[in-house]
Amino acid sequence: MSTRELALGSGQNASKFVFTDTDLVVERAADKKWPKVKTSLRNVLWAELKGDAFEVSLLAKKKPKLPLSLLHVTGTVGDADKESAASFTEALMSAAYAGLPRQRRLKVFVNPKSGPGKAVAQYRKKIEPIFNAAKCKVDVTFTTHGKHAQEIIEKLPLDQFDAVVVMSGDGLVHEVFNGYAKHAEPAKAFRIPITPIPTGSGNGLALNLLGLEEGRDVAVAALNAIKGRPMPMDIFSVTQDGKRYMSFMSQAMGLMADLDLGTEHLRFMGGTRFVVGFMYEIVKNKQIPAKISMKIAEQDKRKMVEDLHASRAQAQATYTAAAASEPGAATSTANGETASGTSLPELKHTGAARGDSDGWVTFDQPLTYLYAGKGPYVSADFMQFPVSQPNDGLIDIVLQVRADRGNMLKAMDGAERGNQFWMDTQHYYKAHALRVEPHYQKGYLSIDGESYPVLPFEIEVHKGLGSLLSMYGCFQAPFDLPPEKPPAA
Ligand SMILES: Nc1ncnc2c1ncn2[C@@H]1O[C@H](COP(=O)(O)OP(=O)(O)OP(=O)(O)O)[C@@H](O)[C@H]1O
Repeated sequence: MSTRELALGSGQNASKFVFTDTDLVVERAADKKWPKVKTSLRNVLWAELKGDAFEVSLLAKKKPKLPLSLLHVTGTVGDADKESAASFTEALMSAAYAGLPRQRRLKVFVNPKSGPGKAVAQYRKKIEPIFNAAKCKVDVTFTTHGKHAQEIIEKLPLDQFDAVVVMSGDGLVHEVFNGYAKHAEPAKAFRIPITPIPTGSGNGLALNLLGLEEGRDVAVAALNAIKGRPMPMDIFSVTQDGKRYMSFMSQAMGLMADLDLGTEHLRFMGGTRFVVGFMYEIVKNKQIPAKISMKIAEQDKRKMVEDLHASRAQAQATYTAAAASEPGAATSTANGETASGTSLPELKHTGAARGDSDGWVTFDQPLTYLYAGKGPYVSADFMQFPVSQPNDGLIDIVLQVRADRGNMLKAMDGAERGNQFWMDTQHYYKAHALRVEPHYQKGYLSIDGESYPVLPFEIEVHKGLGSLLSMYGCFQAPFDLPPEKPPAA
């Protein structure tokens, strides 16, 4: 491991900066409150020499459980130290941005109405200073109405931005992907990575990208906008009533849709509303009659877990290699689908291509719920798709048939770790495409948390069509084979 050190000043004016391959340590005699700061190199936003001052902007945690805070530390550079300080600055910046471009150009959307309504204040107080410290070029829009972000994205000058930052819940991300689909150059638009800063109530995407521990820390999400690498992600085409939409996360009917969209009035509770809603729906124990057809790729649960581990190992290796390569080098060798210059990828299994009957299986038992999607966490309390992979070209489908109330409640114990996956009453498939014919009208169909009419719809997966920013190359949701005895249901 290599170490570089810069010692400046003396006495009360003394400061010492040391960095290794992984961390930066700053010692400042004069700062009685935080005299020694240790942080990961990833958290270094900028370092520069300004006249006789050496300045570093970084994110660090004063205590392990606290969120990241932004810190600017300065050392005084005497004439004798100028040369060593200049070379230290350059080396620190190269290590902090290994394989990454600097000063990203970000299109930022902030939804003032998302979640508990604190997004604007949080943006001004926490996020803007972090983007400024990293010298990003930011173009911010505070959305004033539904579909505002989509309208802007549809006409976005694509060459002017490196990423789109969405400070809201998952609904606004849905808008941005649908804006890409309507852009005059969808192929180019979909290549611009999206990255969330979580201020909604569910924030599934941020949890999936950053993990349960850091997925609610807006400073970590801002760091991901600065330091994440593009990670291809599958996108779904949803066809309903002759119209085609894009979905990046989930489609839900029955209990799970009712508890997402039927608990809007409990928004003030934050994520807890999903738990309260779940309890309420369990007591009702309603069934939804529907015919589900799937073009299945995998239905062996153990095999899904093994495939997940193999793909994560591969992603980690790719990301480690990317850190040693040129800024902006590709982080995936996956052969994704792309939209051609002016149109979306064609549908191969649904819509007009519906004649394809190869590998389709029909399921028509009454369901407590259907939940299909991508990304393990749908909220912090619930890992619905523990074996989901960002770019396997497949949609994970959960068909929950009636289980007794006791077992459904038991399933919620450990739902944040995905325990319900092993229940026999929870049928779990990976598929290329999905067709749903609901035989009822009253209720909800939730697509990425947004309400759609309860009418027949079809889903088809486009492998790697979209792109997200990630600091890891895979979803952050630990999941393993079951303990000796899986919970019965
Ligand atoms: N200024 C605004 N006023 C009203 N609605 C808005 C405004 N800006 C955006 N919206 C709409 O708010 C909706 C909700 O956004 P989003 O899902 O991102 O947040 P949320 O509902 O608070 O979070 P979650 O989905 O995690 O519960 C989106 O459909 C978006 O179109």
